[in-house]
Order: sequence, then C-alpha cells, then structure tokens
Amino acid sequence: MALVHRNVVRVSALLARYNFRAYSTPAEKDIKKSVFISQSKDIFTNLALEDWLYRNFDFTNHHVLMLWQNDPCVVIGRHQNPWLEANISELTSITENGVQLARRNSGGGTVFHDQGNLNMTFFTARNHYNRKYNLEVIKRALFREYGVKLEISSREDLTLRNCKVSGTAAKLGRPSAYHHCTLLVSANKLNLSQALQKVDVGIETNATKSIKSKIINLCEEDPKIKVSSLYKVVGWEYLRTRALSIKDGGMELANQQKGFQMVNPTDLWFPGIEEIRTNLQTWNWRFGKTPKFTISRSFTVPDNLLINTDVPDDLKVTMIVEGGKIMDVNLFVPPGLVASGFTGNVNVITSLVGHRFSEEALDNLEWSLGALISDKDKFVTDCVRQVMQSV
Ligand SMILES: Nc1ncnc2c1ncn2[C@@H]1O[C@H](COP(=O)(O)OC(=O)CCCC[C@@H]2CCSS2)[C@@H](O)[C@H]1O
Repeated sequence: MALVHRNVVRVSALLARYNFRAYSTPAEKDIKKSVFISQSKDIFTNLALEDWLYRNFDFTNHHVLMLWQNDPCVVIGRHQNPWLEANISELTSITENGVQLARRNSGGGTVFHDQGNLNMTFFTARNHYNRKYNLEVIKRALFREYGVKLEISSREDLTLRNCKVSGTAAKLGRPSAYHHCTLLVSANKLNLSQALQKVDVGIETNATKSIKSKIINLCEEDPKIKVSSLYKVVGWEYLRTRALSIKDGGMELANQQKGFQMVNPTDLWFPGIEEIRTNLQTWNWRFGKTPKFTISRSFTVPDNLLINTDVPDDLKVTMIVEGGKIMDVNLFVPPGLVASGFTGNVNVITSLVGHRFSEEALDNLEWSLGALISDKDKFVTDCVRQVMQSV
C-alpha cells in the first residue's frame, strides 16, 4: 500500500507530460484509450511493467492496451508446478541464449514465447473487464487487414482451422484488472514443443495443469502477417473500437483520446519497477511458489540384493516438496530387501530435508554419502538420485 502512494505522487508529474492522468477523479465520464508498446524484450521486465501498471495506474477513465514481445521464454501460471510444465533441464540449451523460465501473476497454463509471438494486455477498471470484447478486437483486426477468420473457442482461446493461435489469462483485482493473451504469428514451433515437452515424472499435485492444444502460427495462413505489422493493426483496431462504459447501468459509447506510446520500462519512468523485476527473477518466486507436491518412483530391486525373490521387490521413493524445498523423503522397502539385512541409510534421507528440490540437493546427497557405501545403500542412493534427476 505504501508503495502505491509513494509511486503515485512521483509518477503523476511524469505521466502528465505524456497526457496520462494518474488517479483521475471519479467525476470524469469520458474514457481515454492508449496503446503502450514496451521497448523491452525481457520477460521479467515486461511482467514487472504489467504489474507496475496494474498496481499504480488509475484505469477508471483511461483504458490501456499494452503490446509486448519477448526473447525465448516459458511463462507458467501463478499456481503451477514448473517441474511438471517445462523441460527445465533442457531450457538452457534449446536456443543459443537459452530459454528463460518465468512465473506470472495471473492464473492459467504454461505458454512459450519468442519474437514470433505477440502479447497483448488489456487493462481496465475491474467493472469494465471484458475478455470477449478484447478478443473481438483482435479477431476484427485480423479480418480487416488480412481477411483471416479467427474463432473464439469455449475456453476463450483464439483458434484458426481448429488449432490454437492465442491463449488467455487474467488478473482480477480491485480497483483494476487485466486480461492478457498471446498471439502466435511466426513462433519457432520446434523450440516451443521442446521447451514444454514433459514425460510423466510421477508428480502428484493440485497445482493448475496446462491444457495442451494443437497450435498454429498466423503466418501459416498468410505469410504477409508479421509481428511488426500487428502492433499497428491491433493497436488501431483497439483505438477505433469504442470503449464500453457502464454509465446509467447500460452500455454507453464513451469519448476517447487516441494514441500510441512507446514505453521504456525503467525506474525513471516507473519508480520501483526494478524491485518488482528483481522479485520476479528470484528462485523463491519462480520455484518456491510451487504448490505442495509429491514425486514418487518405483524401482525393481536386483535379485542379488534380495533374500526372498518370490515376493514383490519394488522399492518406492517418495519426496514431499513444499515451497520448492524437500520436506520429507519416504522409502517403501520391499520385504525381500529388509530380510537381507537392509535397514535404510537414515543420513541419506535426512540430509535432503530442507534443501531446494534441484540438482543442488542431489550434490548434497552425494557429498553426505561419502566414499564408502554398501551395495544396498548404493542401490537406494541411485534410486533417490534418479528421482532427483527426472525433473
Ligand atoms: N504462445 C502461445 N500461444 C498460444 N498457445 C500456446 C503458446 N505456447 C504454447 N501454447 C499452447 O497452449 C497450451 C497451454 O494452454 P493453457 O490453456 O493451459 O494455458 C494458456 O493458454 C495460458 C495463456 C497465458 C497467456 C499469458 C499472456 C501474457 S504472459 S502468458 C500449451 O500446452 C500449448 O499447447
């Protein structure tokens, strides 16, 4: 709350220069519209800009469409599990400079961005929030300029030839809200599928799961469609579409002042944005925010470690991970292994507890084992290691 007040005072003077109004009075009836074009291609900066505007800008009488692009990244929803949604261990090698992993503030599933993907954020006051209206703007823009007919699916994806071209998510607060969506224009589909590829790693969780769809790029329909042209095409369609007003309980057409604005997301323009960006980049936000989950794997114990080979011989390792950290590790040891004298290496298990669920925890595990381990302990250790390595 303190942040809001501090920033509003400092920013209002700055915005006045560009004909923006911070926290305009409720008496004003007209709704202005602006298109902000972010000059950054960095996912953390752009998510910080979105968050800054959401928290600090007054959208009561001024609606904003923010248009933005990113270098390659995977963007998971606020309540998702990155180890379940993204190919974490491969992200650094998929493209020359790697694919960033980011967690956004809105809910919903995981998407891939690169410079062949355009993002659009529609900011309004909460009582003006209308996803359908926004998607219709995009639909009309594509039809008017290129004659391309998009459909709005029941899930509010935009589709073309029954394939997805756009995914949607939203942040609804008070007094402001935003609806943001992607638009696949010429994204690298191979990188997209590699970045989101996941084999079943035995994770159980209540976290939001993504809904995989067959996707299509707009350029497959018409090679003339380029992200660089869409800034203007979508921007103008938004500005020419009359804002929805709720005056007198009905829909009213409001007056508008129109304009595009290049936005440079720095602390000078948006005091405090750097701090928001830093937080979005932390391990605590990206991984630590993951809803509680368990990861389990079963392993067949080799006959030479068992006394009785007639009974089931599966060893099961289950890790409980909360706040991205290993809270507990359970071993379910088959009777044949117990009978052979295995008691379990308690140190192996307890040394993992409290550590981040990552390769780091694996290193710690190996270190704590030391050089001398019995075959049975080694088998168990290998099983635990495989659980760690599978994500
Ligand atoms: N860029 C992009 N656009 C459209 N669809 C995509 C994209 N990347 C992946 N996918 C497909 O969507 C599903 C996930 O669908 P799902 O419906 O689960 O999730 C979404 O759509 C979320 C959209 C979030 C939009 C925000 C706007 C600005 S920051 S991110 C994925 O498995 C792929 O099949």
